[in-house]
Amino acid sequence: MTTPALSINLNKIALIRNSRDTEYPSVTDHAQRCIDAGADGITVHPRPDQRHIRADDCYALADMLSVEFNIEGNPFAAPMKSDRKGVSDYPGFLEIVRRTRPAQCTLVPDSNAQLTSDHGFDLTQSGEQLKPVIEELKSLGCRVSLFMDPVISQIKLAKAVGADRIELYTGPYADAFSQGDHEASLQAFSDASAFATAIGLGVNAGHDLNLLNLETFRKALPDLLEVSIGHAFTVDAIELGLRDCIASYQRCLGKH
Ligand SMILES: CC(=O)[C@@H](O)[C@H](O)COP(=O)(O)O
Ligand SMILES: NCC(=O)COP(=O)(O)O
Repeated sequence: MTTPALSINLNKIALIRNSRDTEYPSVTDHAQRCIDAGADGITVHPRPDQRHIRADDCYALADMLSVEFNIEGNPFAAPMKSDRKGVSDYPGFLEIVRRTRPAQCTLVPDSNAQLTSDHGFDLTQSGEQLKPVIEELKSLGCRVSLFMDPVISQIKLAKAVGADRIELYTGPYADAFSQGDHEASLQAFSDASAFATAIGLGVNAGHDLNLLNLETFRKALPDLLEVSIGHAFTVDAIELGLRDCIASYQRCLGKH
């Protein structure tokens, strides 16, 4: 059984920062605090409207990070003008990646209007379009992960289009868990993870994972390599303090 890496998603720190025209709280300072407290990686998901993480945050993080940097987003999202004073335009996901060269790029099929991520790729539709993108990202030195639902036929296609890893979209598991009825959902994720691993894809997971549902998930997916967590983590850190919060999440992941 692997001990999955814990990558902390900083979207919600940027969201608080953006509620003022100041640089407080600083996303880079918070990243450093997370690293000092034991995070294994940092994740951001810049969206074209720059509602939370901005392109400039990605550049600043790339310059200072000493742990794995994971940038998530839709590679086909077009550049978007910023209507906020002092904030640079969104240059497009691939432009951000070309400039920052993160260790990992997680491609997500979100439209601009989405409130949050809510589904994985349908690679019967977008597989061919993704192939050259994946090739370019690999040539830049990035590991490429595709945001996927736990569907075996789709995971087969993720391998065929050249992905290194998949990130399983865990929203449905988190919903089922909160309703006390997660066995069937968990089995689907466990089967999907075993299949992906067997065909040579690494397995990451994320979305609405939290201190209640994480340990059960990790134990059912013995090959899980990484989780990225932001929304619940940010709230838990208010209650527990950052250090204890990281330690609590690491305990759920089997790290003592
Ligand atoms: C791909 C994914 O599941 C996460 O990046 C999550 O969607 C966080 O994004 P928001 O913080 O914009 O909800
Ligand atoms: N990839 C998932 C992620 O980065 C964080 O998702 P959430 O914990 O904010 O739901």
